[in-house]
Amino acid sequence: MASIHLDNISVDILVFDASSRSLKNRVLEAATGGQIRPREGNGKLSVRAIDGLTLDLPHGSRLGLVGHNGAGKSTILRVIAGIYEPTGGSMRVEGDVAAMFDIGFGMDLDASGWENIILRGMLLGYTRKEIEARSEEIGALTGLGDFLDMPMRTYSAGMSTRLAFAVSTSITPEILLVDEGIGAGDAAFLEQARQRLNRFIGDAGILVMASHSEDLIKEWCDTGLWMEHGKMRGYGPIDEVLEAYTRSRD
Ligand SMILES: Nc1ncnc2c1ncn2[C@@H]1O[C@H](COP(=O)(O)OP(=O)(O)OP(=O)(O)O)[C@@H](O)[C@H]1O
Repeated sequence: MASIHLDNISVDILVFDASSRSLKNRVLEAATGGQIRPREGNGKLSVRAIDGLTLDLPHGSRLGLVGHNGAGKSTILRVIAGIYEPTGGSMRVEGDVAAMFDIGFGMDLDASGWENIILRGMLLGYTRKEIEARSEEIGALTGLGDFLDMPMRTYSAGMSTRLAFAVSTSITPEILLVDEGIGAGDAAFLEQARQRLNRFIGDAGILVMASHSEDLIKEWCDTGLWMEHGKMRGYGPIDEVLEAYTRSRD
């Protein structure tokens, strides 16, 4: 059984060079979201992207993360995925995690679509034999036809998404993390993706999804977590959380 337990988690993201232009960008970015904290004496700044978050998600949870830009939604997903390590608090995540963001991660642009199906599959935990046995079926799902023989650098963004999506949804994860923006593609693909995602999500033990689309969140989540400046502002049945969040923006 999958479970996620976050106990008073904080995530500080260090911004290294206080004089650089990118710092200014980060500060501007952070102005709507996390809290900027100067580090003593060394000219370094850190952004508190998550501030003391406690969350218990048992098997069967369908959690939707809402909040304005920079509120901390993606950071929560990255912490659960093990990409960011919390700087405070403790956590326990039980179950295989599949992250439906950075879905192009692990792709080799010089390799063909077929080769990338194998690469990406192995990254997701398939053995070479297992992914080879399924690659034909996955290749058909991409709808890319002869393009699968071409190097991936010849693909458009939508084509790459099709490929990554087809491989990613061919596993059955215990914990599924979805960040919005996976919908790059044409209408027919989106419809196919929707059906596939429905099954994929239905089979997962726990779903955590971040989105600015209320419709998407309502369709797939029963519980909502409203983040603001890295802190929990609201938590509960999805309709109530969305209503409170919407009211706060009026
Ligand atoms: N790599 C990073 N370097 C510096 N700051 C970061 C980094 N990643 C996130 N942050 C900061 O952490 C805070 C939380 O960001 P996060 O991406 O989690 O927000 P979000 O709610 O997902 O926003 P959005 O809805 O815009 O995607 C923001 O203030 C952001 O500037």
